[in-house]
Amino acid sequence: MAGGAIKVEGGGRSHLYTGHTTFAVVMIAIVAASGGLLFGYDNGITGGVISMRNFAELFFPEELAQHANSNGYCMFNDQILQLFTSSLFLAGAFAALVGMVLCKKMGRRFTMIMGGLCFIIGTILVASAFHIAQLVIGRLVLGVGVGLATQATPLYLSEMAPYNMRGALNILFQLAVTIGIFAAQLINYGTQHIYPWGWRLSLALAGVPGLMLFLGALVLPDTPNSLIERGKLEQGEKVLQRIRGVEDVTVELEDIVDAVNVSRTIVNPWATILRRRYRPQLVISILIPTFQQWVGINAIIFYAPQLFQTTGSGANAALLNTVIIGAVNVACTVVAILVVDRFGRKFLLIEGGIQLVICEFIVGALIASSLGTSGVGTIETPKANAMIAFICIYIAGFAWSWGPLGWLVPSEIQPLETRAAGTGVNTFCNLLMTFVVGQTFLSMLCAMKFGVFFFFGGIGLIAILFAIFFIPETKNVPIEEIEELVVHRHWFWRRVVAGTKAPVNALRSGSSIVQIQRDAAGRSRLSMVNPEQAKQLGALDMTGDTAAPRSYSAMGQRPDVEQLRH
Ligand SMILES: OC[C@H]1O[C@](O)(CO)[C@@H](O)[C@@H]1O
Repeated sequence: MAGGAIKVEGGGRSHLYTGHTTFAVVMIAIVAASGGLLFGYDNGITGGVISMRNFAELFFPEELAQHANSNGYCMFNDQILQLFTSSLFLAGAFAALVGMVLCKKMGRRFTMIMGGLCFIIGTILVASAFHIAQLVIGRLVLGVGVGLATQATPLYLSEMAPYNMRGALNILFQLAVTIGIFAAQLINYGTQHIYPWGWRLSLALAGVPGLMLFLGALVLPDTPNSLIERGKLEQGEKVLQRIRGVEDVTVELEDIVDAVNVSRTIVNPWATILRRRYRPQLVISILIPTFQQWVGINAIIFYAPQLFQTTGSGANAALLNTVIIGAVNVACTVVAILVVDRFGRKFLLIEGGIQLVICEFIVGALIASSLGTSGVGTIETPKANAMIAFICIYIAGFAWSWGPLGWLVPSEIQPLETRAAGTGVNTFCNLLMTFVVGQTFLSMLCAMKFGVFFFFGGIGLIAILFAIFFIPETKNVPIEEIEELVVHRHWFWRRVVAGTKAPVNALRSGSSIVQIQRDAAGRSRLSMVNPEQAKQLGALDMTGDTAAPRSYSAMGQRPDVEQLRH
């Protein structure tokens, strides 16, 4: 999930913000959540569709013939079949990077409209396909929609919602993803018997949230932050008044203007995150999504029907089992929302990780004891039931740990200057790794047999160690103090960043340059410097557009920035 732009998190003044949760905000949340629903729907729909006979007859007749002759492990080993699922994520990874730029330059609303449009076009392409090429092109277009929506909708939500709802919204996005997966699994269960176009209906129904996102974004306003960022102060103020339901929104408006000014000083966020000073943020933003995917979650979410057929279930039972898994996924994501601030991120990542690993080893052993290395035979009913139970426990562990925290932790640990790039790296890695797992799992199952579960379990063990030793606890730490905690107190990261310069940044305000410095508590302070001093201080590249936004002087307040809150 995104969260790429700079946001003022209230920085101590948030209690002064006026207004309440208005009907407009509720409507906005529903529409924006359809971005998450769509992401989930597209994740959850393909496994069931592939398992529908009429779909396979049309697109994979040879694989179907080979399927009947091969051993259980290799029934679905086909690159094109996997490409149907995974191509979406490859396009999505790169579209997320484009989405970052679009969100900033054209606005969150525009990016959501484009995302919705891609969903509609992609849905029409896949649902009307008669050739595999059209199917894959359709999935690529859907992927662009996913990339744009995963960047824009969480950002849109967090900027529109009252400040005290912002943390919860991060996990609500993941909840929307799991609801989308569950809806897809239920729909596949219903459409499997509609011959010969049940699969088309499954794929076409993604058009419903796609249309919701598209039409919703057309009628909704852009966020105040985005409007002000693009110089439309008055419009931004009006939107803020409307969504907060009060006339006087001065304090929040000032904070947004400050945040916009700060975001303009960070002219090269990618170069910033590559500095040694930000190595912890960079490494965590790469490794958390990598582990989130390589514990094998999407091997189950994408291919559960194939997995259950491999172990001897009929197609109908396989889809029913898949629905059960989807329900557990939704329910346990709700658990995460309830406990994340009580138990903390680290505890959940470790506990959830242990649960994942144990279940994967048990599932691997159960399959080994029935199918051995030959892949021939079926799993007896008690063992099959045990396998479903352990897959459900695995899903539960993921859903209250690495699932939602895989988005939350990388976004929480970013200081202001790496927030846009850090969350972009996280989304990119997540979608890229989803692509790799989606493209390889069925081949790995064929090559490694039951061992593939031991392989995922092994990666899970490394993920647990990483959580224990390298992930700092961010529970209840105000956002502006997290960097201090991550960088300066952590036993390992403090050595990595030792000797690096305190982050200095520069802001041009009219003709003067303002230096941004951190105090020991990690808070930012501003003072005036000349360009030469700024250079000596190691100020970031200031060749970009650092002019003060028109809106700033239009405010007629604070001729200079006295203190920066974030
Ligand atoms: O709930 C499972 C889903 O969650 C994700 O990891 C995203 O956070 C997806 O890749 C997966 O399909």
